[in-house]
Amino acid sequence: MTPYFYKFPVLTLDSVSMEFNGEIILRDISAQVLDVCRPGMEQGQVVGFYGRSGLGKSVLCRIMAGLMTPSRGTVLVGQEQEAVAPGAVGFVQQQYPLFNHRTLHDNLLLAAARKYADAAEARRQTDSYLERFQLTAHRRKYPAHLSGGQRQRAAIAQQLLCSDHLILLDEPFSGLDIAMMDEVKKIILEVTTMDELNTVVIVSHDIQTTTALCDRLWLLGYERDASGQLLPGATISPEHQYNLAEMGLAWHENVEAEPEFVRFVEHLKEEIRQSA
Ligand SMILES: Nc1ncnc2c1ncn2[C@@H]1O[C@H](COP(=O)(O)OP(=O)(O)OP(=O)(O)O)[C@@H](O)[C@H]1O
Repeated sequence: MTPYFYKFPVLTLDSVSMEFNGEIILRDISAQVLDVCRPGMEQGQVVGFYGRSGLGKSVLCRIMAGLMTPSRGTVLVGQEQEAVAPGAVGFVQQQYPLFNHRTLHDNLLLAAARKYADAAEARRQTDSYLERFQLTAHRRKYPAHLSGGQRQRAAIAQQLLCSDHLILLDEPFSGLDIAMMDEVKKIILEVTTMDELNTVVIVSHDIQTTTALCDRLWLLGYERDASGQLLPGATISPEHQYNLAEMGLAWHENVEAEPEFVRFVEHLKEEIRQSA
């Protein structure tokens, strides 16, 4: 196992709760993502939040992206640990927000121009990301003419071009076939190798794929009170925070086929069944 140590927090959820009209959706969620340092390697990390369908994952994503204010609690981002503001986190939503009347190239250039004041640099970065994500051949196409995988790659490139290091993916694997899934996994891993500070946060209900890619994993679920009654609002119990890097299960070639990984995913599924 590659040795590693943690340096500073890059994302902190501090007692985040969310209610809509008195209905508690999220309850007292705390989690902290630390920048991980592997000596001799320029590598960021992937962390995951798992939650069953309808449990509040998209709401949590919008809160982490600064697009929704929680009823209680705070989200802090970056090395400075500032309160999150819209645009501080690259957010790839389930409905990728590409502009349909602009070509793929122009969509990416628009994103780059938000981060790079120098127009020539914005163009250079756009071309570099098109190349890196194997989209150069499709640069003149409009979003409607791209395949699902190409749109996914474009949406990730777009968010990387305009944001700093932290990128949040809401259900990145839903509706993808096996080949496309492999492609998206490859891109996620590639993003983490671009810069040591790059952190990809996956929020998903695909437990197997999320676990295979992550260094850290948090399970969202419901807790019971002393009498066995389910408490309202999804939360993260202390026993549902996993350091996969420490367990030797951080992503490596064929991790999904290893008996320890298979046993661990079975354990997670059992935990999930019990917290619903
Ligand atoms: N603006 C809102 N007003 C009221 N209720 C809302 C609002 N947004 C979300 N909800 C409710 O919060 C709950 C969680 O919704 P959310 O979309 O976050 O679930 P999810 O876990 O992302 O589901 P899925 O995996 O099926 O996409 C749902 O019951 C939803 O109706």
